[in-house]
Amino acid sequence: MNTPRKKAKIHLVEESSSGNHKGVNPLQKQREQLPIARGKDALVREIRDNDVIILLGETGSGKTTQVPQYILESGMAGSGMIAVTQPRRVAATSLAARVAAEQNVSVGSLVGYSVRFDEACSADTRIKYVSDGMLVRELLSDPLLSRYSVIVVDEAHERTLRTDFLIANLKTIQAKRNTSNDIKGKRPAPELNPLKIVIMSATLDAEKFSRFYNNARVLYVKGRQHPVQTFHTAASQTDYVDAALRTFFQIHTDKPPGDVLIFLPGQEDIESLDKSIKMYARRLPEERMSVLVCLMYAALPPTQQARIFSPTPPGTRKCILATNIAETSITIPGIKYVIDTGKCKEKRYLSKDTGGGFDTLLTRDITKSSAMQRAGRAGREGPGFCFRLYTEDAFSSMAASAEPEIRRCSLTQSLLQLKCLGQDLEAVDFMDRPDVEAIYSALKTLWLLGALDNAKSLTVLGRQMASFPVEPYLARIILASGEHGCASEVIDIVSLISSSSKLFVDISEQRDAISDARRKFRHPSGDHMTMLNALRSYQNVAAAESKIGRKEWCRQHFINERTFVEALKIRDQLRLTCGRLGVDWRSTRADNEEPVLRCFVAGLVQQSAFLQPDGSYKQIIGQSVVKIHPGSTLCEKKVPAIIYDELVYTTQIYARGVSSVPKSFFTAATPPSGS
Ligand SMILES: Nc1ncnc2c1ncn2[C@@H]1O[C@H](COP(=O)(O)OP(=O)(O)OP(=O)(O)O)[C@@H](O)[C@H]1O
Repeated sequence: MNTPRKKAKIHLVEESSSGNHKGVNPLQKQREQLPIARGKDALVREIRDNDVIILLGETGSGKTTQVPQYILESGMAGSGMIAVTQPRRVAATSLAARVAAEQNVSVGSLVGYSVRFDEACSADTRIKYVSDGMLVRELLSDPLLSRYSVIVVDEAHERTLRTDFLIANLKTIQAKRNTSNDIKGKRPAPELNPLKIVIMSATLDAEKFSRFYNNARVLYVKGRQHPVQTFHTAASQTDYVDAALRTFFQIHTDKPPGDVLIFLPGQEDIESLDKSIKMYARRLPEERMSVLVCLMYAALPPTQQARIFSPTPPGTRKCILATNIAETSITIPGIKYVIDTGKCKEKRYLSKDTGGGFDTLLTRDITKSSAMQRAGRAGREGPGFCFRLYTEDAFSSMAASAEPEIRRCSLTQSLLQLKCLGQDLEAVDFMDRPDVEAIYSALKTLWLLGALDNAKSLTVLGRQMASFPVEPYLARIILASGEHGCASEVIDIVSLISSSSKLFVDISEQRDAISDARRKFRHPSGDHMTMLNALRSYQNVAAAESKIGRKEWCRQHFINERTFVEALKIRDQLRLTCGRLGVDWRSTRADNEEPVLRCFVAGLVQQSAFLQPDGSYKQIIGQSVVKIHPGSTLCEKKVPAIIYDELVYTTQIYARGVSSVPKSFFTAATPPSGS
């Protein structure tokens, strides 16, 4: 694999000959064989001597697992913690497990992790793998991140909104912490100990990052442990799912044992390929290895995702079907072959000019950087192979890297967080500046939610909204429930909406059967109260019956049990935040949906539409004409006004998670200015 060597200042780290095997942990030997281990001493010296280091190293060279351990072992972190940020939670949790094993400790002691709704840390934790979003949340309570001596921003090339947010804030924090230290000229107070920043990736525009951090030092770690042989198709493939199917069975029949990882753009393609592989695998002769298919996409709950890491049973070839969630950072044991369809889904804010005003997920070609990361998932335990289902020419004409999220996603949550830090989006020194229209749209949303007043200043309500680990509009709904005395019901529904998978299974060919099965908890007002009724019924079944009974009940009602399980965990977190803010989460209006729907209107004021004379629904704020999704309980109904959780764009714009509300509710939902 060729890692781009740009004109940036590249200093090869020197080889060291250390060969001490520590203890009896067999992983120590593996650590010492990684390419990065050869430059360990030089690397440690560079990090010690510089405030900021940009570190480029090929996939699998050992950056993510080793650099934090080198820093810890060198003692340069002092008594502070080392944070290692990851754009994805699965990477943070699996890396913590690996590094804890390398250190011979259990996860949550010396090595821990922190991701949304899940944490394994203690007073002993010194290396913390953390999702970028969680570190942003920590900023709100500790604006100088004083608990950390070193912050390693990993996979910085992904340029997620949160990573960019951190990169900008770290620059200011470092200036404050390190300068005030110089001025004092004495040992800094613990909360002002100097901060070191390490930015890492295999595929990074090092020059750009270096410039942003005042010409920071760039280091390059040479080599990867095992080679990956890459193949391209001779001609372009129109049906990438079919091409992936054929390639998988070619590997399965012709190639030696080894698991296969297939990259696809999204859940639908994954489910379709899952069915096809299973169908063809059943027809294979008995003497051939059996096939075990595992799925991996963001909407799967974390426990399901973790299954990809379990050992493959003997005589079996594991085939993992994944979105780009498995593209960076992670090592999946056993993977020898990667099949790359060359496609991904990209979140993009559809501007109001194009009839949007919301985020959409569109399928598109990947970038060179993604292609290299995908290939890098093979060859981690031995030589690997990558089969690209696109031509070499197609690879050459791919963009080098994706457009940063800050240029293409909604900025509402980030703007609220910045306001809490006393900063303005317009004034922050970002690597790439956000669009003026996106800033305006975020300001407007926050004003409508009552988080900002007419002078664009943060309100008390806005600060409270930022305390919740959910999107601002959901936080607004919860806070409204305090006033309406129905927090118990509202928190239950918000927890279900915040789960990573949808509660109601929607199979278009079985919609009549589904509708019959759910009749008993369908609520006339729509999907929000129907979800609540389903949760109540489930809890009754759970209280009365065994686990098998619960599972069967969910199957009969076309319900994802894992959504309930995850929602109940989320509920605990939301109740905790309510408790801290003095919102009585026990308050209940069990027999009356009106207050509950009023709360939803307070948060969904921009996600609402009125019925038009021609039978369509037009957004109250915004220009789009929306249709109620066929999976909604209100699909067949015409009601004067609707609120909805989200818009999905397929052949047309559909509203999902819909409830009917009286029009009069909207006049009462205007934002409180200056509160
Ligand atoms: N969970 C694991 N199981 C087995 N081996 C592992 C595991 N995690 C890491 N390794 C080994 O450590 C090597 C280095 O992994 P590491 O994640 O540190 O590399 P990296 O340079 O950060 O790669 P990337 O840029 O792809 O994130 C892997 O190639 C693999 O050999």
